[in-house]
Amino acid sequence: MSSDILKVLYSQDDIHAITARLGAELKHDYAGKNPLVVCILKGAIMFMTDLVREIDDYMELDFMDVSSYGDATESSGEVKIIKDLDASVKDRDILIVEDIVDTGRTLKYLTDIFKTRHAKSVRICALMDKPEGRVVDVHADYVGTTVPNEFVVGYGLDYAERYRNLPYIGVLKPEIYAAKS
Ligand SMILES: O=P(O)(O)OC[C@H]1O[C@H](OP(=O)(O)OP(=O)(O)O)[C@H](O)[C@@H]1O
Ligand code: HPA
Ligand SMILES: [Mg+2]
Repeated sequence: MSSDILKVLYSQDDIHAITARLGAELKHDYAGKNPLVVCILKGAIMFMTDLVREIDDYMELDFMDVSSYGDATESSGEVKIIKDLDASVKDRDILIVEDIVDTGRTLKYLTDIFKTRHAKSVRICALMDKPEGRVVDVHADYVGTTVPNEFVVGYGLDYAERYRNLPYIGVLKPEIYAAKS
């Protein structure tokens, strides 16, 4: 499986340095707030579990499963809720944890929903921001790193449901896409 990778963009050490930096910032900004930290499945699973272990303070965790990519590298444009939150967001400080902001559609959809549900505040923490992919106007309050306009996989991110279990983030060899089409 790792032989399908053309280049590694972020190693395990790089990712750890990012989660440690973001964790320190969030610990400071959310002190005393008991935020509801919302992991957006499936892509953000690895990032969320590493990030929250860098924050020594009270918080609640919840999970929402939304999807818009299916097996493709291009967003379908339609965001679907597959699993909603268990907790109520009303009057809570919500921290959305995402793996990547690409077109921005997923996060626009989620922030709009949480505001309609009367969250007290909604902020976004994204491991990666891909500004060149943006179709709708969304910005993440906390960003791990900015990535070039390439399809990235690993550390939770998939191509056709594969590669989520790679411990690093990289770019696939072109022949992997060719084999699928
Ligand atoms: O900014 P966008 O263009 O909306 O793209 C970002 C979203 O797309 C991916 O999820 P996907 O819908 O593929 O589901 P998954 O997390 O289960 O892989 C990724 O995990 C983000 O949630
Ligand atoms: N990789 C994997 N999933 C994604 C990406 C990406 O670059 N952008 C949006 N979803
Ligand atoms: Mg995906």
